Amino acid sequence: RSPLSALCRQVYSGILKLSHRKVCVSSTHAFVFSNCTHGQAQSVLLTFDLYSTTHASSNIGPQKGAFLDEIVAREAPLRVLELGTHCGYASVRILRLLPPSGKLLTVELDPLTADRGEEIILVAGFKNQQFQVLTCSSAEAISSLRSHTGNDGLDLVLMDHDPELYLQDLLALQRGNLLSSSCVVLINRALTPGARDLLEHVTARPQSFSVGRQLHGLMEIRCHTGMSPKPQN
Ligand SMILES: C[S@@+](CC[C@H](N)C(=O)[O-])C[C@H]1O[C@@H](n2cnc3c(N)ncnc32)[C@H](O)[C@@H]1O
Repeated sequence: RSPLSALCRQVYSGILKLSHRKVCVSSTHAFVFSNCTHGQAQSVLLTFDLYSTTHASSNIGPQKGAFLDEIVAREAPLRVLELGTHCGYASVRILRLLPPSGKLLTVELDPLTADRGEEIILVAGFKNQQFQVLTCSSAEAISSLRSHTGNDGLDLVLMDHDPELYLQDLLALQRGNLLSSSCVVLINRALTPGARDLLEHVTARPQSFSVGRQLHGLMEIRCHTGMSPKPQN
């Protein structure tokens, strides 16, 4: 493809994005639902990515998605919490890389969005034993989390809801003793002013947290304050 045609495509896609500025859950859902191959997680993700070339989108997208994939593959987490399901893009990315006994709990405040997100996760081929969508605020979900996880701590948390709530939700997870030893917390939009409290909190406590890599505002933080490891048989 010539540089001129690549430039034209970029300008065209920019104009389309501007004309569809508002993120629309229903239209994202309808596009993915009718254009992907049902039962194939990879096709669902590619269809989301295709949609976001011409429309505004709230999901983490393919670049940060690949960073998330790397962390999920490396950690092989058994219990994952996502705060902010939206249409299910990151949920599908996570679920396709979980170990067979892994489970994702994903939390969405808005009931319509939660329904749409859940439908997309099912369309991608995942079963209700592998995930649960909790339709409530992050604070409510954290306060009832023990009833979903039992004694298992969370191995990975993706915070992608409201940066202003990241610190209070992290503290609530710690108070509830809900994090496994060496849990990884990924925060999206880490460089926005809303996330500043959380960053100040973790960087001031190097004995409790290690700040890892960051890509386009998706930042990895390892918490050393979780439950002690289970005894090995
Ligand atoms: C940026 S989108 C999440 C994108 C999703 N993680 C992905 O990459 O596919 C943020 C979502 O968080 C939800 N949200 C905002 N505040 C919330 C809260 N306090 N508790 C739970 N969900 C919340 C919004 O309704 C929205 O759907």
